[in-house]
Amino acid sequence: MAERGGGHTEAEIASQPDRWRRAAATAADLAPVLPRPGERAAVIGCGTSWFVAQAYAALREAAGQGETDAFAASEFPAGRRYDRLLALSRSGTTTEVLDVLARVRGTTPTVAITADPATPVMNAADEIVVLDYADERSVVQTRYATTQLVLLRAHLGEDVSPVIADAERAVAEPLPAAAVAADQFTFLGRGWTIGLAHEAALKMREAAGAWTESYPAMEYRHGPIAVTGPGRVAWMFGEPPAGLADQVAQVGGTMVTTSRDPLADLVRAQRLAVEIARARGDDPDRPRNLTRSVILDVR
Ligand SMILES: O=P(O)(O)OC[C@H]1O[C@](O)(CO)[C@@H](O)[C@@H]1O
Repeated sequence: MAERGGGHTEAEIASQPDRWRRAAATAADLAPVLPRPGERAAVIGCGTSWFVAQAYAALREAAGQGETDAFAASEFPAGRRYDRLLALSRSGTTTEVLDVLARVRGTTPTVAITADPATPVMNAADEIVVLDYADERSVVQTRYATTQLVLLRAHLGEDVSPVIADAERAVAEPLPAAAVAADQFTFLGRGWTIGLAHEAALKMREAAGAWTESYPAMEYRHGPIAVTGPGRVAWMFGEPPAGLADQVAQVGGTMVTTSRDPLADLVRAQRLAVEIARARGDDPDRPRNLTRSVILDVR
């Protein structure tokens, strides 16, 4: 029988609880290099790494650890001053991230988290955290991105053991049948889970070429609900705002929710991306028009 594509992506998704455990065990050692309580911090990244930055920024502020702004690296504002800049880049080669690090060198202390210690980011940031044990063969990021976020959550003082227990279930349980059959997906979040919603939507686009959208949940009623209807899904990371599930039902759509930790729920969305890609005859290990990182010659 021919082997189905997506084997690397699938295995990396399934390995997340194990990598999250490793990350949680090292978080305390990294306290001296990651943003410290009270500092005003900026976090930059591109694509998936930008969405992880958004989630971490919202969590850090909510934890009372200091004002934290997340930027797509290309949009980092020239005039702002921060106590520390955290750069996220699995590959360590993304042009816009390296450009920002070069620009702030000597004026802002920087730290980068990366998967690959043999890349330019190693010399571009003042401090480095290497998560090589979470690196991936897949072009699309799954376990690297989530492991990084578990590390950051643990660094903020959160007990992540329930999150890992939820992920153990999320890698094994059946996917929501309505989502597997759907032809459009709108991912929603609030606070730190907005970054997860954007990441889920990106994953479905990258791996499966699917039509996805993503919004802060309270914005969904301000227009985006217009695309929801029969055969379409609104997927909420975390507790949905009051009345939203009823409104989705009224337009004929299906609302997907869970009481589990929203990061564990992202694991389900990653699995859905693999499932949908295969159903469409695509190989999630070989996504269309996507490379491991974007290295620009012209800018
Ligand atoms: O984290 P890195 O290596 O800087 O790369 C970000 C890249 O990752 C991706 O999510 C694809 O792997 C792209 O969105 C983006 O180009």
